[in-house]
Amino acid sequence: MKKIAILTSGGDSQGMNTAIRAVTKAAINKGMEVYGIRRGYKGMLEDQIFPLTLLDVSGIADKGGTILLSARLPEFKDPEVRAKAAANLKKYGIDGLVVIGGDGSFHGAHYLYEEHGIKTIGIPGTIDNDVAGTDYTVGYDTALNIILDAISKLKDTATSHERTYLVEVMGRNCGDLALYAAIAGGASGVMIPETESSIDNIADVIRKRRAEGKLYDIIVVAEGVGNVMQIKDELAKKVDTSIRVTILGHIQRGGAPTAFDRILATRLGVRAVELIEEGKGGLMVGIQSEEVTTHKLSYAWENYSKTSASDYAIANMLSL
Ligand SMILES: Nc1ncnc2c1ncn2[C@@H]1O[C@H](COP(=O)(O)OP(=O)(O)O)[C@@H](O)[C@H]1O
Ligand SMILES: O=P(O)(O)OC[C@H]1O[C@](O)(COP(=O)(O)O)[C@@H](O)[C@@H]1O
Ligand SMILES: [Mg+2]
Repeated sequence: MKKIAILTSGGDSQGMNTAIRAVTKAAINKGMEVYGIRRGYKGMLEDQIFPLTLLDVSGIADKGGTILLSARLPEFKDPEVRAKAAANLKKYGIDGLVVIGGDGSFHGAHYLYEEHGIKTIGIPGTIDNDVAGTDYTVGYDTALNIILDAISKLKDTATSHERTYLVEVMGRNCGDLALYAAIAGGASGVMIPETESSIDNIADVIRKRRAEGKLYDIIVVAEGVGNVMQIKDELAKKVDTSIRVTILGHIQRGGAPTAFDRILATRLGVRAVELIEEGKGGLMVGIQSEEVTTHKLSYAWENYSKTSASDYAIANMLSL
């Protein structure tokens, strides 16, 4: 009988629980024995490994966070640390490992396969959408919708006080959350790390908007661009509107996953189990043009080059 384990690693994202449920149910359905690992690679190293049952994953498809808990273990970059963690899995006779996490977690899964032959399959789970080989990561859609809800609320108060709001959103070095929140939220400007932004341009747009009689401005700033307070100070030198900063922070990582994220997590979870059943490892699953696809884990970072130049142009064109 095949034995597989599941862990969640890095920043949690909405839909991780949905993926855990899908993997567990699919694997049990195929006659596999399933183990959960608490606290990501840290728990793998510290032997926090336990049998996962159908009851454990019952009723969690709509819950944010991760029942397996998540952690970051920088020491996992050390091959000796990985060897100790891999030995723990082998102790239980576990040969397949589903890693739900982002680009960092996929590095760890890649090395476990290359160095120790553990059949790792990565499911992209991060709000950042910074993984190549998938159009969307699990959690991104939910985080995007949280940002849109926040922008709507900020528009109300911004209008009442005729203010300019700088809204900082997460994403590490990826501007997807900011760019698509700006487009869907009808923002007056966006700053992303992939494209050089000019405060002068933003100031220009604000002045034009005000000249047209518009009463508010919402500028979405990706965290990867830099310090939003400094951006505020620079902007304040160029416009005479009252400026406020809202940093959305970890609110973006919580709450119930959207239908999109639940369906995505479920499809990817089931495919991950099928791949292990086929004896495959060192792979990631993703969604590309509506189809579930597989790539080598290293594809996730080696091919990462989301430029989104045309969508950036659209966001700017509609900012006035
Ligand atoms: N280069 C690497 N080699 C091995 N393990 C890594 C590497 N980078 C990250 N990891 C592991 O993956 C964990 C999660 O990575 P992180 O970048 O924080 O989140 P995410 O997986 O969501 O991108 C790290 O704490 C570490 O344990
Ligand atoms: O939760 P922390 O440690 O404050 O980390 C915040 C970071 O985690 C994220 O929410 C998710 O990033 P990862 O998926 O790479 O862990 C980033 O958007 C953000 O920069
Ligand atoms: Mg990441």
